[in-house]
Amino acid sequence: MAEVAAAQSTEALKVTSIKSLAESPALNSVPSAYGFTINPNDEADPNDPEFAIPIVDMSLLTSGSPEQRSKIIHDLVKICQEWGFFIAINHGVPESLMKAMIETCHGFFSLPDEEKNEFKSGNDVLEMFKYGTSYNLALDKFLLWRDFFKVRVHPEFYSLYKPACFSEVSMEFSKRAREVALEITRAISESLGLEPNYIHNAMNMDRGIQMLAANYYPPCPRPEHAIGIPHHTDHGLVTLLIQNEMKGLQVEHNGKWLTVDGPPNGFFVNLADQMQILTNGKYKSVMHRATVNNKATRISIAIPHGPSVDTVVAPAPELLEKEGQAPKYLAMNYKEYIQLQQSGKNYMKSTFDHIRV
Ligand SMILES: O=C(O)CCC(=O)C(=O)O
Ligand SMILES: [Fe+2]
Repeated sequence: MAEVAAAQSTEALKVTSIKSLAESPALNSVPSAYGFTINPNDEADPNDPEFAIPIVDMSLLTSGSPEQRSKIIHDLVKICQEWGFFIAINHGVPESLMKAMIETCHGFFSLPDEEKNEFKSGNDVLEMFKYGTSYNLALDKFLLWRDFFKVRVHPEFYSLYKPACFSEVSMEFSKRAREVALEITRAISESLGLEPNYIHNAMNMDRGIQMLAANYYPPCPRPEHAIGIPHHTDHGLVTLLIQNEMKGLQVEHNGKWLTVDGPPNGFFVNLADQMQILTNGKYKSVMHRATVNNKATRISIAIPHGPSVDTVVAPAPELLEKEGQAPKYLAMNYKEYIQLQQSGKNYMKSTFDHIRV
């Protein structure tokens, strides 16, 4: 019933973009198709030390003393086991480049709907680029308060052709963000007692998939009755994320939702499903979601990094041997895993359930 109601009101709304809906003068409530209720009792107290978000100083990994590097690698074990999330600071990507990337994405979302629609494409996640609203209008049971676009920037670099500066800014930003992500995968390999290039080689990251995925969340009149992106885990290895001055990302920690806040210009870093599989569940793919607010537009840019499409991912034999464990997950080709996750059946559910031994 709820589904039918949602479908009808979606039809009545003729959603082209959440941006134009949010800007329509008549909007004073949230259309029922967007119905989602946030439970304030599930939210974490950010002042409770239990919810102090781990910070990783990347400069100590790249140019610290050997002792400083090993201390960070040691800290990473606990961070990846207990949180699957941290904020990377002093990562070397210039603040001006991060700001320019956000501005350029803002420029794209500010184009008229007809121009943005030129970038609509099929539903294959490995499409060169894709623009849309919600998640997948054909499958959604309720709608999401966001517009988005995704561009594949590695192994081959693709770009939007509007706005004019997009290609130049996104190429430089993607390259610099990739360096940070690869440094993180080296440190994570070492934290597992493996050689630094272990993950890079085992996951064929030379041809690894990297996306640039921007989200646009306009102000919402009743933010507790809508959601930007509901709870999910990312399918790759590790995702970096930046945002404009508005908060909204929440990560699940100890059964509560914690709104991420931290030093400006840090990268928010979350571990994703292939990392959990590779480490046989030792490291955690963190559940997260994006909430909306009633004050100002939030823009976030996620940069997910994964294996190459044809990599078969399974728990690392070296780790199983070291820890004396049996594999907890079945081996699966990365592309098939993505297709399974995006098929709609698994939306907001854990794709792990399908591959747990
Ligand atoms: O906007 C955010 O903070 C979250 C975005 C996200 O989780 C995603 O794009 O997968
Ligand atoms: Fe995500």
